[in-house]
Amino acid sequence: MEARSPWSGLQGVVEAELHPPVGPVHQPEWIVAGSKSVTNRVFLMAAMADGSSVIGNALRSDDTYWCLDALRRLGVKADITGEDIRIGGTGGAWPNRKADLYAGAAGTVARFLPGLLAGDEGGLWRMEGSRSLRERPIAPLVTALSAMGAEIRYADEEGKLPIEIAGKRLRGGAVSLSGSVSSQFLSGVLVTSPYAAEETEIVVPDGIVQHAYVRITIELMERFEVPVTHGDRFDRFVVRPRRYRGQTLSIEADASTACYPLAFAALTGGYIRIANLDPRTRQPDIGFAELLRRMGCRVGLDGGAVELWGAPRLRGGFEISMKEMSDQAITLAAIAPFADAPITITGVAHIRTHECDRIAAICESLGKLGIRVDEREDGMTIHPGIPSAAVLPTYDDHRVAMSLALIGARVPGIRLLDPGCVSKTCPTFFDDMSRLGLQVRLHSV
Ligand SMILES: O=C(O)C1=C[C@@H](OP(=O)(O)O)[C@@H](O)[C@H](O)C1
Ligand SMILES: C=C(OP(=O)(O)O)C(=O)O
Repeated sequence: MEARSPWSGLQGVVEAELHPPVGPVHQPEWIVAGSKSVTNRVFLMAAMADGSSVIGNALRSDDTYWCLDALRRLGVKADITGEDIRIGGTGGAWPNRKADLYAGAAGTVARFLPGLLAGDEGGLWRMEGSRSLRERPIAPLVTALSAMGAEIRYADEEGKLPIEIAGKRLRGGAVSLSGSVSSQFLSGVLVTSPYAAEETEIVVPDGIVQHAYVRITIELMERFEVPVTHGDRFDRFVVRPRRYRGQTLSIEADASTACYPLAFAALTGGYIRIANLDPRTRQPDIGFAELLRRMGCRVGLDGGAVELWGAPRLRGGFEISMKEMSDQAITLAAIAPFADAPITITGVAHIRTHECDRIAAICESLGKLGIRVDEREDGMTIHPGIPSAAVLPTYDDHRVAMSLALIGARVPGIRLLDPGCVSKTCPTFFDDMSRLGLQVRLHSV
């Protein structure tokens, strides 16, 4: 609740009651909003840049609201005119030298912004987050930034937000950083590195949970005219001193959000075309379309769009590591009961430190629906079954809510508590799903 913003919807709604569509879904054209991950990276690089940026198709959700809010508190000019957002670059010197910042529940703000503050000599900032964000780890980032010369103090609990940052020109130099808990720590060090006094060499000794997000960081840095050198194995990165330059660009569609309508069509045996999602996107969750193909759906990935024809019965009987597209691990878990054989998900221990402990949350929820699930440290096995109606908490986690809503495509009477948490990345989720045919009844206090 603390992380809801003026861009969230469903104020006062305590429950969403869901019933299956009357017939199969036939949605010839579906447009998905801009990517959260790209929007927040672009906002931050634009704010650091020399010169202004004009950004089209930016996502408007809680995560991106709190990113812009933090930038405005830092004195950045961000004007919204129609579809575009114009951000005045600061050249890396924040106009407000002292400020209290709030990241909402956004990992992309909490992990990317601290480095950009830490390097600005003489500033004094405090960053706080929502209750769920305060539970999430931040120590690997703080340790790496400290190795570059940053002065960051935990204001409350060691390793967690809130933090206090005393700006000091960062040295750069050699930094070693773990990528096994979150790729965002590495992205957070990369984005700040060009503003260090010397070259920064970042070594990741233990692998990165979701490589693709680091690639997105690097490609956007390059779009803002800062080159990054790295090896094929993504274990060493070198960034030379340089400054971002303002750009005019349009944010690509959010592949993670697109997975819910795709899964919905898969479950209802319908057809959907996500008209603005380019299958060549770097976002890892595009891989979910391939996964649905493996489960028996027909998938088209041509012509700059993603098409899907649902299967009469989804195929299970496989084990899959969801490490590289772990935001969709619980989407897969939610549709897995409708497959013809068990599905085993591995490689996602790190999602226990996302917006909630997602493995525990989905296992508990499926259990309440009467589905047999074997929980393991790094994943779970979901057995086929017919879920029964139930009242389900959503753990203040947008993806738990959106994944569980999919079960409503097949089971009458699923009741989701606090459905408004979807606004972290997709405030229009329930309107969108009802346009697909899901029957949604919203209940207020
Ligand atoms: O960098 C990013 O934009 C993201 C990285 C991933 O986080 P982790 O690397 O922490 O798993 C992903 O789950 C999150 O939704 C967005
Ligand atoms: C893990 C997620 O978000 P965040 O950017 O807060 O890490 C997510 O969107 O699933």
